[in-house]
Amino acid sequence: MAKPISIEVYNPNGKYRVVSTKSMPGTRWINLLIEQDCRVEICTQKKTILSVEDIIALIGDKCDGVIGQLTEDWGETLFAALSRAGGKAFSNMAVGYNNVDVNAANKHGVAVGNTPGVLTETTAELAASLSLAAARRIVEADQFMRAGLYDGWLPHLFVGNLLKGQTVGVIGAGRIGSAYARMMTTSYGEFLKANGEQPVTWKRAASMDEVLREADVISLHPILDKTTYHLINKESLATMKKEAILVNCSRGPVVDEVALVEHLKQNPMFRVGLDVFEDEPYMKPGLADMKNAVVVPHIASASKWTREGMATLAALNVLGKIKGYPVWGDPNQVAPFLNENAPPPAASPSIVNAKALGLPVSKL
Ligand SMILES: O=C(O)C(=O)CO
Repeated sequence: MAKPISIEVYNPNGKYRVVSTKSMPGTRWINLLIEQDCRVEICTQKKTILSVEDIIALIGDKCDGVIGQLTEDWGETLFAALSRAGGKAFSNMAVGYNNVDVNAANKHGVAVGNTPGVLTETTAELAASLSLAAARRIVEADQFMRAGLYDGWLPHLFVGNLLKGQTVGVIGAGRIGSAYARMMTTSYGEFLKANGEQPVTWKRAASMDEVLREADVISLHPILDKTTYHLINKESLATMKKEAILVNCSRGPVVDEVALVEHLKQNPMFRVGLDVFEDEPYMKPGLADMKNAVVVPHIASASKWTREGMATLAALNVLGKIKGYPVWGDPNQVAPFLNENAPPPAASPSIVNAKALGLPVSKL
């Protein structure tokens, strides 16, 4: 028997019971649910990652929909529990949904939402920040400064990589990967052009091997599935340039982290910027000691606007299914849902299994 879980309740007399497994940024998402007759329950348990048992306890006997997080294991057990409680809607507060077994959701007739279109630039900005931080050894230099070790300018002090004229590779050039490529090339390209220098050019590589061999900076943006698990491994690392920079803002298991630690040890001029980890929240042994690694705790989407927007989209995904609204036609064009000065469209912004469940699509 799972322990009772602490919750905060809004609009206790609402007709539909919607549970959020975490407190989420902003209040608009709560207000939108309340306005549509939902009772909103937010889990306030002081535990970062909720277990399946915790979430079963939250779902209880009657639950119309759940907003969950990428740290949770949404598989057969949870979708069966939600379905038993009468629920037909779940949304991840994330664009990635590798934590969700969509087949299990289909089996129980539960719609699965995600939050694309609102975190593209925010995530690309972090990938660009990690690229620059790794190239110019910002974190190492910051630690050196704070430790009181700086006793004067030296020709060799924290010499890093110049990115001008270098080749940037993107593996997984979808929404976020393309935004990263634009950020890393467009404004710098304009600046170089204005100075009469060689502009930045781009091309689609013929193979991943070509990217690995030729790029000086590689940023990873694929989804995580069977085909991308350990896409970067001992062999692919060995193919990369010895002084290359690797950035990962996608999912940790895309990189074989044990092989990466070994590669960092053997190649001190090779650098990485990591937002995600194979066994999140943990790092593989040795990674924390590597000076040629910049590591941050999965914060790529962590800008206020984006996180509030993600919460809104996740809530509207669940609300739309509860109210029987259609699914929005283009999940990349979610701006109408994010305009705080107008009511959102009567639709679920993004349901990944809409087709499998035969849900109608909005004509708006
Ligand atoms: O949305 C996602 O998939 C995330 O990883 C959160 O930043």
